[in-house]
Formats: sequence, C-alpha cells, structure tokens
Amino acid sequence: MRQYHELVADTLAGGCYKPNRTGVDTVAAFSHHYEVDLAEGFPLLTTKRMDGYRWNSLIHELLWYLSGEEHIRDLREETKIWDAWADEEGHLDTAYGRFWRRYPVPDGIGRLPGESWPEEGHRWTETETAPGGGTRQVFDQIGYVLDSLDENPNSRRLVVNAWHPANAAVSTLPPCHYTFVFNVQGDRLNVHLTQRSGDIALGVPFNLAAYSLLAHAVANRTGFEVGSFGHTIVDTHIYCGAGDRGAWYDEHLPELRAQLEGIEDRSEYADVREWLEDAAPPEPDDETGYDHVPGLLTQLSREPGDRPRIEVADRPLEKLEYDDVSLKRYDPEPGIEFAVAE
Ligand SMILES: Nc1nc(=O)c2c([nH]1)NC[C@@H]1CN(c3ccc(C(=O)N[C@@H](CCC(=O)O)C(=O)O)cc3)CN21
Ligand SMILES: O=c1ccn([C@H]2C[C@H](O)[C@@H](COP(=O)(O)O)O2)c(=O)[nH]1
Repeated sequence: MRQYHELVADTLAGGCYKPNRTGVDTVAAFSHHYEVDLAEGFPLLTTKRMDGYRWNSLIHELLWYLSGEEHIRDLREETKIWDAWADEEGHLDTAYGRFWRRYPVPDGIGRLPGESWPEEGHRWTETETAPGGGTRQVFDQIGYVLDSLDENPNSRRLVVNAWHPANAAVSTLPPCHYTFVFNVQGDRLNVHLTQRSGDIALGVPFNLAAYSLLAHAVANRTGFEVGSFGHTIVDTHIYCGAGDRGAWYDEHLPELRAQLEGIEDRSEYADVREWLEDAAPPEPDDETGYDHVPGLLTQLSREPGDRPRIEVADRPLEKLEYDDVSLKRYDPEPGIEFAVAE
C-alpha cells in the first residue's frame, strides 16, 4: 500500500528522537493523514505477509471490538496480542468494544439541568445489572450508526467515540484509535479514523485493515457502496530500540536522514539498512526486534503490490464470525517480525 510507505518514509524523514513511557525509544512525527479508496482494493499491506496468524489476530480483534466485551477471556483463546495489557481475569482497563457498544450514560445526579439524555427503554440504550447489584445505563454507538445510516444517511453526526476522559486519565492504556466517523457522499460510505498514537510497524497495519474491514461490513449492512478510508494519526512513531541502541538515534538521525534523502531507487533502502546495522550498537541478544527501523527499511525496499480484494458475508455485525471474511488475490512478500514495546 503506497500510502503506508509514505507514512514510514515521512516519519523517518521528518521525525524527532522521542523517548517515551515504554523504555523503547521512538522516531516520532506529528500529524499524518492519508486516504485510501476501498473500491480500488483492500489496503492490507503486501510488502510484508499479513495473512496467516496476523490475519487471524486482526479479524478476532475486530470481532472482539464489536462484541462489546470489557475482557479478553474469549479473545485470548484466539490471539495473544492483548494479553500483556490485561489482568489474570482477562480484564482490561480500557476496552474499545465496551465503549463502542456500551458507552456509559450518566445517571440522575450526573446530569446537569438543561441537558437531554435518552429515557430508559430508548432503542440504543440498555439497562445493565451490575454484578454487585444496582443498574447502569449504557449506549450502543454502533447500533446508533447503523440505524442512522438507514434513516438519516446525510447526517454529519455518525460518530463513534471510544474516549472517556476520566478513564483515560488513569487507564494503563487509553484507546489509541479513539474516534471514528461514518460519512456518506452520494452512494459511497466513507470512514474516517482519528488515532492519537500510532506504532507504525505493528499497530497501524492492523488498525488500517480493521477499520477498512469495518467500512466494508457496515456498507454491506446498510446498502451503500464502500467508499474511502481516511486516517489521521497524531503521534506517528517508529520504535527504534532500548538502551544504547535507541539512544544512538538521538545523535545519528541527521546521518540516517541524509542517507535516505539520496535514495533514487527503492532497492537502495536495503543499502541504508546495511549501513545502519553496521553503524548502530547491536541490540542485546535477549532484546532483539525492538528497533523497527531496519525491518521498515526492508519493507520500503519492496515494491507495493496490487491490493487484494475482500468479501464479507452479509450478516448482522453481532453475528459476524471469522469465516465470514475472506481475502482474495493476496500476494504478499515474506513476513517481518517486530517486537512490541510494552
Ligand atoms: N507498542 C504497542 N504497539 C501496539 O500496536 C499496541 C500496543 N503497544 N498495545 C496495545 C495494542 C496491542 N496491539 C498489538 C500487539 C501486538 C501485535 C503484534 O505482535 N503483531 C505481530 C503478530 C502477532 C500475532 O498475530 O500473534 C505482527 O507481526 O504484526 C500487534 C498489535 C496493538 N497495540
Ligand atoms: O491499536 C493500537 C493500539 C496501540 N498502538 C500503539 C501506539 C503506541 O505505540 C502504544 C500505546 O502507547 P501510548 O503511550 O499510550 O501512546 O500502542 C497502536 O499503534 N495501535
């Protein structure tokens, strides 16, 4: 996908060295936006293999969001990608789906005079019984979007919000992709995602595929043609290693940038990788793969191939299963392994 390569290249070319809470440093840049026309193919990366176990993780993660669960007890049977952020019982401090499907509605005393809130029994709200007794009202944002696309498709309010400020302020991992908007133009259904923080090598390839798939599934359900996926990432970053390896970039980014500026043919990215592996201190044997720059240079040296196609069974979103999504005409280059910064 050409747009992904531009994101990688722009972040390397314009990024700053930026340490962060994980202890694995980054090369980071501010605010990147791109669009992909989904009618012209599905934006699964072809410059590294994303089928097999990665596809398995990606689909199960999206189905988990749609389930509205606040735990990963079922998800972790399918993939380990969320295990590090959950407790023994599988609870996460912040689970996307819980906000998508069950966003908390303030109760009586939480409501200020003059505000409007749904009554009990409203079609998008549900009254849940809390485990310790008592009830709470929650709002299904996906239900709201699906019904509104039927009844009022020109609405400019088709927003799904996963950000809860009070939870985000104390959460171990507040949502990265925290709001998305459906937007109809003619007969095309577009989706725009805003992401506050994007791990270019690991998170972003999953994120862009998951929301593009969601656009297909919602277009199917509502009778629209699939349109474009727009993606804005505020802090785009490439993890560049811990300790001496990470710190090397602090001093040597200008040299790396000079090498990249001279590139005329994509095959030269492989030469820059060789130079880098030679010049930078090695990652410790028990901590390899946290520097994502070499792997991404390999990816840049590969030519983006034709985009595959995707087919999604015409079923209610709640009933979608792994086998309902199939990938066609996908011809990727070999996989690239990256370690995840926790
Ligand atoms: N640093 C960081 N990057 C992320 O992308 C990320 C987090 N943290 N924390 C929360 C979630 C978890 N996500 C993850 C976590 C791991 C992989 C990962 O290891 N992907 C492998 C495949 C692993 C598998 O499918 O089993 C890859 O090669 O893409 C991807 C996304 C996205 N998020
Ligand atoms: O879907 C996701 C989830 C997480 N990420 C990345 C972005 C950051 O590298 C980390 C989160 O760390 P913060 O310090 O909370 O920003 O996870 C992603 O890219 N996509």
